[in-house]
Amino acid sequence: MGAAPDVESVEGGGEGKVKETLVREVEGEKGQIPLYTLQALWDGKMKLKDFEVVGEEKPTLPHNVYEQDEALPVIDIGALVGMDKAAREENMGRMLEAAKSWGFFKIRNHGVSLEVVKKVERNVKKFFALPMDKKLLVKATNFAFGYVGGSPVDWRYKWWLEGLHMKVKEENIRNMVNLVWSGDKAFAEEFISDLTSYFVTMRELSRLMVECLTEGLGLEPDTYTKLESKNAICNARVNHYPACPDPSKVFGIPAHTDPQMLSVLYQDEVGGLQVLKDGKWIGIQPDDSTFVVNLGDTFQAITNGILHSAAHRVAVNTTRSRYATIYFYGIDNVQQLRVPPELVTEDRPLKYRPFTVNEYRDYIVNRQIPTDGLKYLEIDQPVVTGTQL
Ligand SMILES: O=C(O)CCC(=O)C(=O)O
Ligand SMILES: [Fe+2]
Repeated sequence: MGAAPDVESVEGGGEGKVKETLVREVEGEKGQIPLYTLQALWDGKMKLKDFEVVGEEKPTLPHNVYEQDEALPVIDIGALVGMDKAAREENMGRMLEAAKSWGFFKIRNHGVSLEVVKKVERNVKKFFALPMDKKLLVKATNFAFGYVGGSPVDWRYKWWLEGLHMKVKEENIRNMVNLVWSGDKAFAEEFISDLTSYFVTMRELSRLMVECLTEGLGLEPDTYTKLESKNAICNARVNHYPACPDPSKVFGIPAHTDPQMLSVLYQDEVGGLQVLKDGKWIGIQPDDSTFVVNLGDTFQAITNGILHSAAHRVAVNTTRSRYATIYFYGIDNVQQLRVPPELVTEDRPLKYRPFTVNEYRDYIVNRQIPTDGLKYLEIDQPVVTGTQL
């Protein structure tokens, strides 16, 4: 979901200061240690039963049942920057259609080699395989940047995952990795450099897709990307979903929408990611040659609901751990964002009020990442022009 509050706990100030801050945060300044679900399970403080989802919201689709009647559109991203005008138009058109109807699509021909993707994944696996005391060196307080061993235990839904939330800034990644691998500087350096360059590429791909989608809506391509700034919450998350004894009652991550503009995801071959399309859950087939892309709530809101931020979730399984690496592309989080007047018409009155990403993110984290977070931004009486904004 990538909705971590913006804390500076793992940034800047040199290793000594960072360590001191982190240790203080892990121990809790007021003696409060945030407890996360999987960590609590491993500590014997929670049981499998506590994770069970009952009633209508139970998992309905096994992790390895994929797109059957309808396949997720696959976009040739290379064509968007290629010289072949017809291919560009065709792929732009299909991407826009997918962004409106599914809120999800896959991209191929993206220029990132499988070798690079798999190397990042291997290193991520090494992180999750570390003893808990090492991972806790970068533990996130309040669902903030750092290691999270699940969802906070007092949330209604108990997530069966552990994750590492990262702010995509080299010094942030550097501080975290150096703390965890203080005894292996060579590995730490390699990990930092692989991860940093991977995320730089993800950011470029994201920007390209956002600009093409914006152009497809008839706006200047940089209408939204020019709102990238140092306050942008471009961040990333790597998730590990351990095998689970009862996947029929437990979710890796329950249904939610992502708050940012756009997410780019690589999932390993295990399967489990499912998207809600026209009221039906559809499993997304893992596929090494593509990334999965989905639009977030910010993009839906600032396109007046033309583009769609789809609910998605992850199913777990009894035998295999699953890993996913996700980059969240965001724009400025302190500026007021508004729907451009060109997207407001008589047929499509203004639906969302001006908002800041920070305000929205705080709201949804406080609501435990719901699927209907965007209702918070809806205006009571849709209006026909954007002039009152
Ligand atoms: O692990 C996945 O495939 C999806 C995770 C996800 O939706 C998220 O972290 O926001
Ligand atoms: Fe998500």
